[in-house]
Order: sequence, then structure tokens, then C-alpha cells
Amino acid sequence: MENNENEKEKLEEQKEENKEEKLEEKKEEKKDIEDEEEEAFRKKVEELKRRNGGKKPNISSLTFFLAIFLIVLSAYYFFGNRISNNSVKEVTYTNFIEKLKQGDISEVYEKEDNIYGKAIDAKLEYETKKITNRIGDDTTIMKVIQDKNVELKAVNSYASSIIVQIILNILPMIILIALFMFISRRIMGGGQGGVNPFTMGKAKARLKEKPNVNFKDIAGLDEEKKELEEVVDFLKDPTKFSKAGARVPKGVMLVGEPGTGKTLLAKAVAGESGASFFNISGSEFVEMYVGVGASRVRDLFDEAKKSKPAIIFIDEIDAIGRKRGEGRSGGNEEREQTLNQLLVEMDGFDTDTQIIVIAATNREDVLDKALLRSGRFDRKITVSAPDLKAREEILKVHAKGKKLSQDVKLEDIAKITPGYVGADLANILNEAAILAVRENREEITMKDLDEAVDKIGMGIGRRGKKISEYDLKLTAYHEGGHALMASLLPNADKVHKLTIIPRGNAGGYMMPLPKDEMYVSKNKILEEIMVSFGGRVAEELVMGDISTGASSDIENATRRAEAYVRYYGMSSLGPINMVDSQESYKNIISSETNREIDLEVRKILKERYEMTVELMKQNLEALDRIASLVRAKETITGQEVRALVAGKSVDEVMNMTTEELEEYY
Ligand SMILES: Nc1ncnc2c1ncn2[C@@H]1O[C@H](COP(=O)(O)OP(=O)(O)OP(=O)(O)O)[C@@H](O)[C@H]1O
Ligand SMILES: [Zn+2]
Repeated sequence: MENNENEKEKLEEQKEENKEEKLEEKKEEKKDIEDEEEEAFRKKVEELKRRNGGKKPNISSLTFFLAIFLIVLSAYYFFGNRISNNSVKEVTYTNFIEKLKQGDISEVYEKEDNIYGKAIDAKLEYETKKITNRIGDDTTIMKVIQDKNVELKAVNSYASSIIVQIILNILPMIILIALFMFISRRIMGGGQGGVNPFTMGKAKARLKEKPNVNFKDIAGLDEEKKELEEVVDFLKDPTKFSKAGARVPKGVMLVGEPGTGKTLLAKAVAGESGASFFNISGSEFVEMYVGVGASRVRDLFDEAKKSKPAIIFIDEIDAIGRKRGEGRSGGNEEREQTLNQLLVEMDGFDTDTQIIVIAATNREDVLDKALLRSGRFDRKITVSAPDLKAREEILKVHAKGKKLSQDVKLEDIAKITPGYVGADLANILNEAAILAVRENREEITMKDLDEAVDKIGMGIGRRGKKISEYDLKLTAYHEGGHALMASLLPNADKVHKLTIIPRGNAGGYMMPLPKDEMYVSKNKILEEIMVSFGGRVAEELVMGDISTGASSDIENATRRAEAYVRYYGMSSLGPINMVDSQESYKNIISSETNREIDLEVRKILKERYEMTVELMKQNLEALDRIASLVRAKETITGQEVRALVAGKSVDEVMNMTTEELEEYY
């Protein structure tokens, strides 16, 4: 099979499409972005508030330098006045000598460039410029002084004036530095305690900590913890890895919505392995001055190497890890340099480096592919929103140390909070505690918790909305329809996971496990079209009505069918490339051919839709079982789906052990 560049790309694309969850995401992404941006903004504000701890923005450094300035100024006047608090009259040198000769001056002293002479009546001082360096070198004036027996003060205010002068000379510098620091704080957005201009390239040492979080402090997230265990092993005993010739982990990418516990997981890896924990946010690198990001990365890694084993946790990696040559204008070059430096550092790791970089993001789509290449962040762990059971456990974790009244059933709170993440659940308990305290009660009641759910729910927008019974059923059947098709059709990608926990604007999703294959077969394309249609068909057969929830499924199916005809030349129109692109055959595609393509695409889609209806009608019971299990558990695995499709009942599957389920891998 010939495999030119383009085709490879197409195949890649196809593969990626498969990987993508097949639900409504595409269409709704636009809406999502708005939601996300709002969410991001809200988070930023909260973050700022949190960092400042309610204090006013830090302007103490400015006041500090202002104070110094005032002290210096008053000191100057103090000394200055003590030296000459009489009125001074400037005279010419000859005039001064004249006055001396006439005996008008009783006392002479020098200060800086001048000679001063106190008038006899002590009311006036004469001032004139010195013509020599020291008054003693001036033979003319010395002779007159000796002749007239005028008192010459050898020690004068010269010393103090040096201090004043030094201060005066460095004062502008001090003021400049103060201003610089003040502005730098402004640039940093008031957070992080500002930057010292002399060490601004340095990673802050205070970022290092030894967290006392362990895996057992994290509720749910079992799969995620299991995957991280390997990293813990490595940090504890790297020799085990090198001896076994196993590839050493370098970077782990945690992908998941805000508040799902990514930071917590990273800390727990440190806690479990006893490694030092360096925490920095990607946005901190780019909010810095130009040219500093890369050197900060270098310093951070140097720091970490000194206290190995260590974990470097980079939150919001997307801030530096965006696709290169893309993204918002300004600061791009800076970001790219920072990213390059990060890659360079990671490429330089070997077995005894004993550093693991854990990065977190909720925008995997914008990440530069280079980051995910092998030897860098090649372990990707999706941190998902908690399901029913996990939510109850998280609630329990955060209920520790709080008094709950007898009537409280955390299980019931878990039931009404699908879509809430760990941070939301922690907030619910805090809020409930506040409500109780406000009414002078010691115990949190169910009513407090209910109220807290409403309040937090309002704050988190869509995620916190209660979902109607009808919508839950619709989602369960829709996703169940995808999963059923994926399990029945031999060439389609297997189901990895099925969930009705809302994410973004999607009510739920079916996550396939893409096969590792070089080429996509004709049958696979056709079957994947049926998997896409599975959602819509299930709605039609079970609910008797169809919804807008299938829009992206339909788009997906259409795209596949079109590629099948136009690009892969698999249809009855034959192996002709009819891709609509600038350099291709396009110019000679006649309008008749276009019409033919159109008809062919429609025919394929119609056929496949009807086949999906037929196949699903024969397996409606399996569909019911899938829908009811996913309703009960919110998230179910591919194994569970396949056990149900194989004829096991919902109860049987619920009671299966992990080993028993392995059979349905
Ligand atoms: N599985 C969990 N078990 C217990 N508590 C959790 C869990 N997940 C989240 N939390 C709570 O939510 C808080 C926020 O979680 P964390 O900061 O780890 O989320 P995150 O995914 O890193 O979010 P962000 O993307 O905003 O940084 C934690 O401090 C913890 O109190
Ligand atoms: Zn769907």
C-alpha cells in the first residue's frame, strides 16, 4: 500500500478523530469557550483574592523607600543647618582676602569647595571659592590668617558632608530601584510577593516543600493513583528501573478540569515517595519580564537537582506549552523560549537525575505536540470528574473534623451533585459549616448541606445545574447506544469508558479505546459511522423522539463518509482522489462529479443509519441494561459494557470482581 505524506496525515487525523470523544463536543466547543473563559476569569479573581489573603495590594516597599528618602532629606538639612545657620554672603576671593585683612572675619573654615569666614559680629558668614584643594595649600590666605591671628578651624564638617554626599549620590539610584520594584509588583498582578530585581531570574526557593499528602488522603481517583504508583516507585528506587532496563519516567501530564485534584495527586506522589515538591504555575513563567522565563526554568531545575529526589509540578502548563507559532499575540517568543528550555532540561535527564516533572492542564487541545513526545510528558493521565461513589468518598474526606448531625446522609448529597468536582465538594462542606456557625449551631444539618449545594451550584454555573430525569435517561440511552454499537461491531474501536457525568456542555460521553493500527480499513470506517449513529438511533427507538444532542455525531459520520468517497476512493465511484484542495485534482472535478459524490455520501449515510436501527432493534435489551447500569453508577468501564452485551444482568455485573471483569477486556 502506498503511503504518501498526505495519506499519513489523513490517517493521523482519522485516528485522532477516533480518540476524541464522540459526543456533541465540536459544536458546543464555541459555547464552551465562553463558559470556559468566564470560568477562567472567575478563577483568576479568586486566585488573586486567595493569594493576597484579603490584604491590600502590597505597597509597603514604596512606603519604605519613601521613608528612607524623607530621613535622608531631613538629615541633610539638619547637618547643613548646623554647619551654617547664619545667613551666608557670597563674595569674591579678593574681597574675602580684603575682609580678612581688614579684620572683619574672626574665624575661617573650609567646607567642600568653599571657604567660609565668620564675621566679627557673628551675624554673617562670607563664602568664597577655594583656589587650592585644601586651604592650607593657599599661601596667600594662610599668610593673612596668621598675620591677623584669625582662628582657623582645621576640622570642619567635611566628614559629615561626605556622608551626605554619598547619600545624595546613591539616593536617585535607591529611588529608581524602589520604583522598579513597585512596578514589577504591578506586572506580577499583585501576587507572589513581588520580584527582587537582582534575583528575578531565580526560581523562588519558597516554592519547595515537603507535602504531607498521601494517596489515602485522596478520595476516589483510583485509576489515576494506580498509574502514578510507578512514578512513586521510580523516585523511591531508581536503580530498580535501570537494572530492569525499563524506560525511566520523566514527565507526567495530568489532564482534567479545574478542581479535580491534579495538584493534590502531584503532592501525594511527593508525599508517598518523600521527594521534594517544587510548585510553579506556567503562567508565572510568562508573566515575567522578557527573557526571564528560560532562565527561571534553568534555575528551577538546578534547584531541584540539588534536592533530589524531586518533583517539579507545573500547573497550567498550557500557558507555556501552547502550540508553537500559534496563540495570542505578544509574548510568543518569550513563551517559546521558555518551552524550549523546559524541553531541553527534560531531554537532559538520565536515570540518576531522579526528577519527575508533573504538569497539569485543562486545555489539552492547545498543547504543543512536542511536549507529549516520548521521553517528555509521555505519560498522560486523564483526571476525571468523580462519579457517585467517589463523590461520596470526597465528601467524607472533607467532613472529617466537622460535626455532622444524625440526619446527614452524604450519600444523598453525592447523588444530587453529578458534575461537581473535588474542589466543589470541599466547598460544599465549608459552606455548610459556615451556615451552621451563623446560626450558632455546632452540628451541620442536612438542610445546611442542601443550601450549600444550591449556593455552590450557582457559583459554578452549568456544571452545578440539576439535570432533569428526562435528560438523564436520554443521556444514558444515547451514550449507551454508542457503546452498544462499539461492542457489537468487530472493527470499531472498543469502549473504554462510558459516563453520564456532564462535562462542558456535553451531557456525557463514550470514550473509545483506539486501536494501535497503521491503516484504517474500509469496514472500520463504515462501522465507526454506525457507532456515531448509535446515539441518535437509541434516542429514536427508546425515547420516541430525537434531540439536538447528536449534532456532532452526525457531523462526525458525515465527515467519515465524505473521506471514504473523496479521499480514500473506497466507494462505488472508484479510487479517484477528489479532495477539495488547492493542489489536487479538484480543478477537474466537474459539477456532475460533485453531484455524484454528494449522492454517494448520502447513500452511505442512509444505509448505515438503517443498519444501525436494525442492529439496535435486535439488541434492545442489552441497551436497556447498559443504560440502567450507567444510570446507577454514572461511569462504567468497557468491560462492564461488554459483560452486559454478552448477556449478564445488571446485578451480576454490579457484583463482579475485578478479576471476573478482566474476562471481558
Ligand atoms: N479526590 C479528592 N479527594 C479529596 N479532596 C479533593 C479531591 N479532589 C479535589 N479535592 C479538593 O479540592 C481542592 C482542589 O484540588 P486541586 O487543587 O488538586 O485541583 P486541581 O485539579 O489541581 O485544580 P486546578 O486545575 O484549579 O489547579 C483540593 O485541595 C482538595 O481539597
Ligand atoms: Zn453521541
